Amino acid sequence: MNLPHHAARAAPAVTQATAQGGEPLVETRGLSVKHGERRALWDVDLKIHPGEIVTLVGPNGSGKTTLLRAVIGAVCPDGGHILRKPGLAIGYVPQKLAIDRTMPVTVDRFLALGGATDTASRRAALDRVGIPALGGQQMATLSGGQFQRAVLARALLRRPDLLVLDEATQGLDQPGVAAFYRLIEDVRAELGCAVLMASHDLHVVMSASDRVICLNGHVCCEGTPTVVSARPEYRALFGMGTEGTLALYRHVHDHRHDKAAEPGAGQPEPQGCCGHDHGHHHDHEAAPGAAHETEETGR
Ligand SMILES: Nc1ncnc2c1ncn2[C@@H]1O[C@H](COP(=O)(O)OP(=O)(O)OP(=O)(O)O)[C@@H](O)[C@H]1O
Repeated sequence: MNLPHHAARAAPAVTQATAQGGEPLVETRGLSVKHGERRALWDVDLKIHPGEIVTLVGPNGSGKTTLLRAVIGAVCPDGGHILRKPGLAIGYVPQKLAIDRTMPVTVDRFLALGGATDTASRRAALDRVGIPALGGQQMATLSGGQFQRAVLARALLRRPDLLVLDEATQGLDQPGVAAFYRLIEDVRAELGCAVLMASHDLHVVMSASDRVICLNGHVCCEGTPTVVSARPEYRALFGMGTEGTLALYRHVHDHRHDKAAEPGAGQPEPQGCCGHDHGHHHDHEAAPGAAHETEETGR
């Protein structure tokens, strides 16, 4: 791939040990974010080290997008700190990218509009993400998977130290999801960038991440996929299906927490809960297409 500055970087053999070493690229300390009166995040401590793949998992409304947008600087903290390594380059693949379908924009033009003036680099980026022949095609005519690859190519052209992806595989079928995550792993291995992503694709996430952070307004638990998937907080959020299979469950509360001792007391709470021994019944509803995925935590 002919992405000049990255090409010069040695592809690191990222292991848990190396990934945890050195100065973090980004660190949040006691981060809290409010949307209006509603507290979306509180007390979030997070460190992203060079070369590691970190995945945020959590129910709908648990603050994943808010945290990612705070990390890239698109959302202002209401409390706490965000520290970024000086000169940090971030590539961002948003959850939804609205493109006016009536506006004719080729893939190549889309990349150029993102600031990539060099034709050879744009070609190399499309090559890297597996759509080398689509430069002249209209963005509006791309499939979901091709579209996300084009958006990824644009993010890579920023030569990121940190690639931030927000549910980038939404709308893709299972083979498309798996292929996209394989691509992310290849990109990380080749370019040496760290990856911070939010995802609902637990099956793939658990096999493709160095570290998983289980979020529900605050950090419920974190660690390697193997460690996190065994934690009661994680299981309270995502549940265990029959025969040891992992299912993505949506928590529906039929009770109120004792919020007196919690941050954000008196405010509407995110769906789901963790880190508390509730001793009550939850109504679980399997998310569409995600039920009974085989647990696969080994790397
Ligand atoms: N711009 C906004 N204005 C008001 N409230 C918002 C805004 N953005 C998010 N929220 C609220 O903040 C909370 C966290 O939202 P966020 O999108 O970060 O969660 P999420 O975990 O990414 O959800 P999902 O998995 O559904 O994408 C939700 O309750 C949401 O309704």
